[in-house]
Amino acid sequence: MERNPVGKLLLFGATGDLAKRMLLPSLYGLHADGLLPAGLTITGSARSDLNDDAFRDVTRKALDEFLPADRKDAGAIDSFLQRLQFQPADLSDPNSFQPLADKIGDVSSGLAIYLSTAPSLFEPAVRGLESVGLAGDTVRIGLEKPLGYDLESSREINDTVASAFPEDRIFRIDHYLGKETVQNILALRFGNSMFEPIWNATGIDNVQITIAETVGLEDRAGYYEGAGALRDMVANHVLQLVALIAMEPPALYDGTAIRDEKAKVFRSLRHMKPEEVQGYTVTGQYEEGAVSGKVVRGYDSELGYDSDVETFVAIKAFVDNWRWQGVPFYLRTGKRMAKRRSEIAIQFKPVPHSMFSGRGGLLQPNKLIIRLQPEEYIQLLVMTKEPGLDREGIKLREVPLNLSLDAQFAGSRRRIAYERLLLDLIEGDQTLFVRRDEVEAQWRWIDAIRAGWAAAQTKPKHYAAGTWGPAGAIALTERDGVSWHDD
Ligand SMILES: NC(=O)C1=CN([C@@H]2O[C@H](COP(=O)(O)OP(=O)(O)OC[C@H]3O[C@@H](n4cnc5c(N)ncnc54)[C@H](OP(=O)(O)O)[C@@H]3O)[C@@H](O)[C@H]2O)C=CC1
Ligand SMILES: O=C1O[C@H](COP(=O)(O)O)[C@@H](O)[C@H](O)[C@H]1O
Repeated sequence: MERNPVGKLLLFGATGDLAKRMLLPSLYGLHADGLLPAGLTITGSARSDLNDDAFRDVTRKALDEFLPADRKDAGAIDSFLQRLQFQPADLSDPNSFQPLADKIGDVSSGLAIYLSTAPSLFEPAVRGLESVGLAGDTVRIGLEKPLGYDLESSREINDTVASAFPEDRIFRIDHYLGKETVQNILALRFGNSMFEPIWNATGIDNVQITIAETVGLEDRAGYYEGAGALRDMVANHVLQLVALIAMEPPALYDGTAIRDEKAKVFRSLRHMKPEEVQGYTVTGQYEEGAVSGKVVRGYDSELGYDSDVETFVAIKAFVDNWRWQGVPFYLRTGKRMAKRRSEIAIQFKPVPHSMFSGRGGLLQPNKLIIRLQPEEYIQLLVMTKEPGLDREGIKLREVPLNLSLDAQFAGSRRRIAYERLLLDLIEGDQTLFVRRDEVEAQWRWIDAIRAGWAAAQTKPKHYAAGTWGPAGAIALTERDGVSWHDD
């Protein structure tokens, strides 16, 4: 695809947690590797009354705190800071925008805007930008999640942004799409011929997707209480993984072809009727327990009041199309779980007849494990014969065929997902950004689940921090004769 880099970047929320931990270190990483356009200037903005030098100090501290030691290069940091300037602006105050436009100056070389702020500020931001000429043909806009909290609110956000920016200049961020191993799903599926013939309901028994975190609330109570695990993680990251696993082969590696296929998957997700939701979903909330040997408080205790917000959710989902008819997609995500792990486990159908029955122990169905983090690997679990003379019968054992991406690509640096996404925003490549129809189809499916919970007045079951969630999550798969891939 033709790349069309902008000459200026405007970062709203530049003093926030995400900017300090991810966005500024990512921009620095691109700068240090010579990947940013030579003259690109970066204007930070927030309400804080900082001048350029004070913002450079804030950034220097953030880089010091959040960059790995081997990435800190004093010369590169100094030259990166020279790209930065700052303009205070309250997005809810229409008078803030003219000084901002004055500070940024001419945008004919192109401007990329990144809104790393609460979505309630998207509307005044768009209106204000438009009023001072910062929404014209040379300007593109990146939006951080959450893109609403249900279909209606996401439509409102999308309508507002669409009133000033056409879809081909809107970049909706889902940082999972910036992860190397997530992009590797496309390479694995469509760069190899061996999987496609069995990548369907004939060859696959079930798909399991787990995003387990060991962290808890992390000072984000205000946001998380209005979200919960379903909206925080499933509505975006988990469903994007479902789409990459379930999608039909796109004709081209480009934004339109890939997003067309993902959108078809979202539209094919089977909507749950309110009375079905109890049987297909399990919710949980962590209470006191031990994570990695350390005792941690429960969610209510962290909050300081009793809450019914779920910090864990497990779902049995179906993609209703020819390829996936009858194949359950078991999805789960939670905070304060036993281990940090993002993983996709694809369990193939068992052999139709075992010639080893009664002699070699149980045959395990083959599994393909795609570990996204913290390690990065792809494993195919296959049955093999144990060495020996087999005088008491042949013995089989499940062993992994192992592709360690960490080891194979040991020489190449693992980038923060935001490095890739920021570079694509700056260069105008939408492939790894989420299109409006995807977001709205995702919310439609999520809303049906929430309607079922509301109708049944569902309350999350407690689980001890440091476990794999409430017992019901295990029952969700076990009653189909399936076990979560948990080792
Ligand atoms: N932190 C994370 O790990 C993740 C965050 N996100 C999302 O990214 C966005 C930013 O998150 P995060 O950095 O954590 O939030 P923070 O609360 O840490 O930062 C918010 C930023 O917005 C600025 N801000 C707040 N109100 C206004 C206003 N009225 N006008 C202009 N600027 C304003 C704040 O600066 P000031 O107070 O000086 O105005 C600050 O720079 C949120 O939508 C969040 O949901 C998404 C994924 C992960
Ligand atoms: O978007 C979010 O993602 C993080 C998890 O991201 P990861 O890259 O560390 O897997 C999650 O902690 C947060 O609650 C959510 O808003």
